[in-house]
Amino acid sequence: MVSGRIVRTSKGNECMAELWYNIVRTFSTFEWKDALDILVMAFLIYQGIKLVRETRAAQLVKGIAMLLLLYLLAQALEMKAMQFITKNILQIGVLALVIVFQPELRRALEQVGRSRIGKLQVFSGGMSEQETRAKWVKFINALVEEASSLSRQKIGALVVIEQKTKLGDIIKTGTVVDADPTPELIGNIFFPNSPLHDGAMIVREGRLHAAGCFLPLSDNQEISRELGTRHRAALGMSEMSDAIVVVVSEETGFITVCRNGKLERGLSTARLREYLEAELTPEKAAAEPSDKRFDRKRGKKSPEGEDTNEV
Ligand SMILES: Nc1ncnc2c1ncn2[C@@H]1O[C@H](COP(=O)(O)OP(=O)(O)OP(=O)(O)O)[C@@H](O)[C@H]1O
Repeated sequence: MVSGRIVRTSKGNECMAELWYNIVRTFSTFEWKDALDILVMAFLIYQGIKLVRETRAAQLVKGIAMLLLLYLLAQALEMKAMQFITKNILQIGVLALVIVFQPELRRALEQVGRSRIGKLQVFSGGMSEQETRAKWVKFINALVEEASSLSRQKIGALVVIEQKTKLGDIIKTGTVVDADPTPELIGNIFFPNSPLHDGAMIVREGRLHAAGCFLPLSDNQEISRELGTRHRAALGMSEMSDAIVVVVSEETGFITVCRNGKLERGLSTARLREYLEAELTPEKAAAEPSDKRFDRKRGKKSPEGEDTNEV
């Protein structure tokens, strides 16, 4: 009895010694690269969890975690059939995950592309900053003038302003016009029964690049029921990319702006101008007094005293 206890105690001491030995050995060979490795992994896991939590993938991840638990349990209890089934489901599951969550993965990769790396000149074309700004100023003037006219006449319009996410797939669904922006041309395109009035206009680098394009519809259940497919398409486009989408309602004449899956309704033309200048020519907007600029996040009153409604 006594000798048995002694054997167990000495075994326990051996284990502790081995554990200490391993800890000391690990830390004695620990380099800055290992710290970097841990930091990068922690960041990636954190981003992964954040991404999953904000999407419909959350439920699926819970399902996979349960399967994994079942697999580990089957392994511990040496249940051969259960091990075989759970292992195979998990292997196929990874492939299924990539297919089912292709839009989410694509969006995540696009977000990476929109970061600082994506801003490199190699990827963003060769135009000088001044040229770019001049093009955008011309476009803003044309769009604001025509949006005001379309709004008064209650003629529907849907304008997608391409940003860093390239919209080649969407452009393919319409007709390339690649024209200088003028109020007359914008009005002509959206004039009822004109050949290109149905669908969206795509603006690329300040030019009217394409018209009659088909946009993906949003499946957001929370947006107001009074909004039809034009607004749903605008919202869908802003969920799928970083584009700014401007809508003029045929029914009410209201001007709406969509960005990042958010919709702001009832913009005055002055506010539309401020919005576009702040987004497309930020240097110009920054030079203006701050009280004149439109605080989009808090929906401050415009100089005319109108409110915006965020949906
Ligand atoms: N997926 C889409 N892509 C591009 N344009 C679309 C799409 N769906 C609808 N549209 C445009 O919206 C028009 C129909 O608008 P509808 O009246 O259903 O929407 P709405 O949001 O109520 O807009 P409005 O307030 O202008 O009436 C179509 O004629 C077409 O031009």
